[in-house]
Amino acid sequence: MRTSWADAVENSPTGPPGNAGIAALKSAYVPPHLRNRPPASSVAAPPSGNDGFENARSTGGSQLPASRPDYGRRGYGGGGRGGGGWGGRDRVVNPFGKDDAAAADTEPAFNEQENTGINFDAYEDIAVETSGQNIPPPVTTFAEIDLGDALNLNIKRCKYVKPTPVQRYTIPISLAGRDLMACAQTGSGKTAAFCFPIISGIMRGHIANRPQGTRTVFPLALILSPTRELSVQIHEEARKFSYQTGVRVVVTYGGAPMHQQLRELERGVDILVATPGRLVDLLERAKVSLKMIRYLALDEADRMLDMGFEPQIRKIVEEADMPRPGERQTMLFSATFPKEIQSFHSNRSQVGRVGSSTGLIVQRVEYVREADKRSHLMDLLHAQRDSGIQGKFFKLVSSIICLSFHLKENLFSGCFWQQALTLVFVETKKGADALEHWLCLNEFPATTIHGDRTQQEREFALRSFKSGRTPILVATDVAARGLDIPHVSHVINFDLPNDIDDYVHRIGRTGRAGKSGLATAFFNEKNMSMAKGLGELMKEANQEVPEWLTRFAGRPSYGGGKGRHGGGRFGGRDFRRDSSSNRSGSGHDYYRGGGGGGGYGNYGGGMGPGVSSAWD
Ligand SMILES: Nc1ncnc2c1ncn2[C@@H]1O[C@H](COP(=O)(O)OP(=O)(O)OP(=O)(O)O)[C@@H](O)[C@H]1O
Repeated sequence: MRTSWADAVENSPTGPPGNAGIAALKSAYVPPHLRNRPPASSVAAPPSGNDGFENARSTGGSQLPASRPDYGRRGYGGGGRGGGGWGGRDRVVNPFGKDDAAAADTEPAFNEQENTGINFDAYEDIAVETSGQNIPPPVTTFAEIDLGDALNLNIKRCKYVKPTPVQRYTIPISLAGRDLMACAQTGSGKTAAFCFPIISGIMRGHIANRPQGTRTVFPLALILSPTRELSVQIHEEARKFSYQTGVRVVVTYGGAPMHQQLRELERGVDILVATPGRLVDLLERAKVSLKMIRYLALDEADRMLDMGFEPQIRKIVEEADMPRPGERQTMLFSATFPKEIQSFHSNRSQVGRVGSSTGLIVQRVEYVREADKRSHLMDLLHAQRDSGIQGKFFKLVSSIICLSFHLKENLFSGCFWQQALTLVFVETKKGADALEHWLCLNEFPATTIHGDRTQQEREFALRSFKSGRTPILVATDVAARGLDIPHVSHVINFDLPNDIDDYVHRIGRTGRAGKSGLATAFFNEKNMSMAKGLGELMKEANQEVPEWLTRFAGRPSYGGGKGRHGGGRFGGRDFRRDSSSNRSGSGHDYYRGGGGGGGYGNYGGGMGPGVSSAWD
């Protein structure tokens, strides 16, 4: 339903709001308590498959150019694999802009390409540790890895010049068929790190024919993620990486109509991206079988393995028909791994360690009483506006590219500047609605994302935020993990979380892919349990720790740090190595890779409950 302020903006012919636009639209604002009424006009539900997303984009007001179908040329039409989306019966939509795809065909080798903006220097000094037996060595370029021509071409189309550290280390490990637990900082390219080996493996693998003549589908790879939006994002990324490889990716998640997702599945699926709840539903209806799974990837693995998701993950991994560990490859990825998970996997896994790039995120913590939070936020936003961090627009591309786009596509004039975005985290869904309302009343265009909004509303809000039409997003933890939203320049923890790991993920929505960002936290007595963890984290990241925070942290009753994992750390300090002297370098991130094993029995043991109510 398009009922929020953001929705009104999106429907406005005036485009991105300046203050005048805001005034004109103010009357259209519908306060949260009046939402959930039947919509004036129905909006097409978001479809789940490859083509469907293109349609959704063109009807849903996305800023992306509506690319036209480009029927797969390579990798299709051969048939032969049976049962899972092979055989040329699928129409493949080009997930890249037409120009990108065409350009890539004539582009030079990786090392001759221009760097497209990621600050790789930020990663150069990172110390890396790995452990385990016979770990395949890391690579320094994509050209060194034999991922296959079609995938290599897509990597170029994505303008990835060289692998990020997590990719350098984990891709060779995964390609060697090893199980892996990888911990790397937010925004460092983990999605590609697990997608590339899966796509490459399916492209090249000798996979037994899948059962025919049944309406059950048999994916070869399963990627699980904790939120719908993250699943959608992974699907979009995986679609780009698998374009014209013959590998078909489908997403399924709750809150969207089942029948559309089923239709997509029935058209064939090699890689299934899913949220656990919807997948369990599909398994129970026998629409999906996991019998042929060769790759299992858990994004935000620590979240997926905590108490909140444990019953569903157990059903999927242990109780369904998925091959046992050793017969499938398991990959766990996150920016944080609490020590319970580290110790559970300690026998089988290797750990790599990569230094933190949180230096890219300037962290500030300010003492703000509950009653003063709104006015303090207002001060920050006004200061931002005055200093031009928000309110001005950031240029997206070089003027030369701008010019060529202008020549080709007048439609895009005005889209070359992207407003800097601010993400404000609050504790509760009600709090999110209230703050959004208040911000809008104060002429700061805002929208919300939280678990009480319909899926359509959530997706709409996210699009509106991403496009810069609504440059402030008030969110609960549902937006804390994984979302890769370009141009988020400021993350404000209006309410701090109760868990330092959640803080790490939240601030990781800025400062991504080598870019810099700012994170501000409002701290008061309510957050005492975070004092120690926050201080330590900031110190680790070479941030200035206020004296008063150190004093709070020093108080014995508050110093423990309340966390659902009992002390999980950013970058996953290698818990197993705490007692050894084998740590080198000053990095803060770790990888874990390992051969064989990877079983899930008892994985949840020892973790506290503490699942935020804000989650799905
Ligand atoms: N090799 C690369 N070169 C350039 N950009 C890259 C490369 N790999 C990934 N990226 C870009 O970096 C950004 C962050 O990647 P991604 O979302 O996978 O991070 P992440 O590590 O999964 O973050 P999080 O921990 O928040 O989930 C994306 O925009 C992605 O396209």
